[in-house]
Amino acid sequence: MNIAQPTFAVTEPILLSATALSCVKQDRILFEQLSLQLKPGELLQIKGKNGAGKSSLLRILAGLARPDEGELHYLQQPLNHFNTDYAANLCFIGHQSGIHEQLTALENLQFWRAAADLLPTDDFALLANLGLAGLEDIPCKMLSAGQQRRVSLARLWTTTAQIWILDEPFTALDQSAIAQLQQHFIQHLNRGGAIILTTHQALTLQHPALFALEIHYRW
Ligand SMILES: Nc1ncnc2c1ncn2[C@@H]1O[C@H](COP(=O)(O)OP(=O)(O)OP(=O)(O)O)[C@@H](O)[C@H]1O
Repeated sequence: MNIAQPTFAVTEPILLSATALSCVKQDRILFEQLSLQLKPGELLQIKGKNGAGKSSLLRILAGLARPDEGELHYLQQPLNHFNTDYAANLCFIGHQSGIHEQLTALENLQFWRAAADLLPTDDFALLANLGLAGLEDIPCKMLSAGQQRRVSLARLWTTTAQIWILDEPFTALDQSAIAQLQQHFIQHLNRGGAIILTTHQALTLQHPALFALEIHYRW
């Protein structure tokens, strides 16, 4: 797949930092005093058991939820309010696939392109590369779970965002799609991109800047 992907400036040493975050849900402290940093070229895997608070943390890091305590900074600027620069440089794909099931795969791509700064691509070629040849024009509700996930992840081949925050991106994918996605992660990291993700599967990609942070389940 030949899409001219952006190369990111790596002059800023720290893209995103979180300091002393805490999150409480249903009177349970999911985490507290949690701090992290994300630099260009790094992949940070958030680990933890079911219910530990991984998705809650990702939503906070993506600016979709507020921490109960703590601070976030993007390029050393506090993220107290909605920040258009951060939003433009972020691709968040949540646990749900985020696709419109009534729309076709092509229409979903067109919708995302209208809503965000996506690279111009040959969408037929992109979808074919993701194993969706012949399925471009049918409503996504007719696709399998793995095919829907592939449509959702197509954004990662067209986004110009440097920071990717991905909640369980491998869910429902078969082994070849997982390998393809991990290869794409490596290319993104090598261009100066950065990734935070959760997965219950072992990451098999080889890269020198892989880090992990575990949230320990608390009662
Ligand atoms: N909006 C909400 N309101 C109330 N409780 C919530 C809300 N969202 C999450 N929780 C609770 O917070 C806890 C952590 O949920 P979260 O989805 O962050 O866990 P997780 O580590 O991502 O789990 P999993 O591995 O199963 O996806 C759970 O006990 C959940 O019930």
